[in-house]
Amino acid sequence: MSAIRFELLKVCKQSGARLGKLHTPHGTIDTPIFMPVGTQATVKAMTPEELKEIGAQIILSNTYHLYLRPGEKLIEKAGGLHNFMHWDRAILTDSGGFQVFSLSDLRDITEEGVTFKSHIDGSKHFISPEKAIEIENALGADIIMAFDECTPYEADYDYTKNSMERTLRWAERCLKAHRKPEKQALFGIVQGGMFKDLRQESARQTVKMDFPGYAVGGLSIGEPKEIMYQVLEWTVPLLPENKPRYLMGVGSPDALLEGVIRGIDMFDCVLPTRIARNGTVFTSKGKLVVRNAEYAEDFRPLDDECDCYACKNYSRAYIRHLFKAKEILAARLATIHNLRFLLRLMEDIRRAIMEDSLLDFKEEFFRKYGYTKE
Ligand SMILES: COC(=O)c1ccc(CCNc2nc3cc4nc(N)[nH]c(=O)c4cc3[nH]2)cc1
Ligand SMILES: [Zn+2]
Repeated sequence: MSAIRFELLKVCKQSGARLGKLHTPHGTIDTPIFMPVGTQATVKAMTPEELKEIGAQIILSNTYHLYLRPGEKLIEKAGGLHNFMHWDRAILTDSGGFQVFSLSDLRDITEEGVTFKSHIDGSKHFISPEKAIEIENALGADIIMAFDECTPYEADYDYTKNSMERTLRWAERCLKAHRKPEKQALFGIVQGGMFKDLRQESARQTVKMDFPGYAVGGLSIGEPKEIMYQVLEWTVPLLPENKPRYLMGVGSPDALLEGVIRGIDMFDCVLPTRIARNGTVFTSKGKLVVRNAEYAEDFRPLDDECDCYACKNYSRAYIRHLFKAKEILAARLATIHNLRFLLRLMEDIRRAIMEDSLLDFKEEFFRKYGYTKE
């Protein structure tokens, strides 16, 4: 009995896109879905009520960060991550594999696990696959990720092969260490770098371990988008049709559409929330840097097609003023808007799949957004 149940409702006739429902202990998720990132048990600048208001059904949090601060034991004492952060919908935690490599001064990686220095205070730590699962079990997320090595983009074939094979051995160890499979669904992560044979070997071996869902890792790490799409075309067809597929770290409008077309059901990325805090927002006609002078007297909403709180009540001129004045409300309004933009895009994508018109939707979206010239 798994913690989640994936209902495949429809496969698009025009592409490999799928419409689904992912049932979790904290509610049902309509797929394809975008997951806002709440690394330190908060989606920066958003309250849980505001996240519900814009339609968020699941958010992501990070094992690496919460282990370092405030510690998984404290969160366990609070009754788990849902109670601690006052979020009663679904949560997915990443295992720390990626964050250790991208954030800390990595000291060593061995068969046993990784030794690293905290990016917060330089203290020395060791995380093994077993330790990562123990932390994720304590946090209590509905979906937890296996502990893996996100192989660097520039790694050569031999390094990538060894890294991928170690990630497979770590996946077995995660399965053995997982204490609550009936409450928390453990997803396997496919690696293999940019090499077709390694990607397909990783997919086949990971699927043999029979996880309730599968992530495609080792992407969105600096490779050209065309290579990311190629890796998806090699890998996704080897994943079981009746299980969710999760592309880690992807969240730009074009990549979401291209990923859905290639059979991906779940996405996450810090992009929309991070660029919002720097004053860049998505609009149906492309990105807009609202702090630019050209918007000083522009009294239109950020995006006249958007239904979010920021677009219903404020102008570009006002939000630009807030950024120039370094007001906290600037980050809040831009974040509400960017997350609502992506969640609305996923709603439109789900509707297009339902109507077998996803490729037409993509062409129209890309034309308006400016991805394709007139
Ligand atoms: C303004 O935009 C930004 O700051 C920004 C930052 C990072 C990303 C990319 C994030 N990419 C990414 N996240 C990832 C997380 C992962 N986790 C695990 N366990 N294994 C992986 O193999 C893995 C790969 C990833 N690739 C995209 C955008
Ligand atoms: Zn808006």
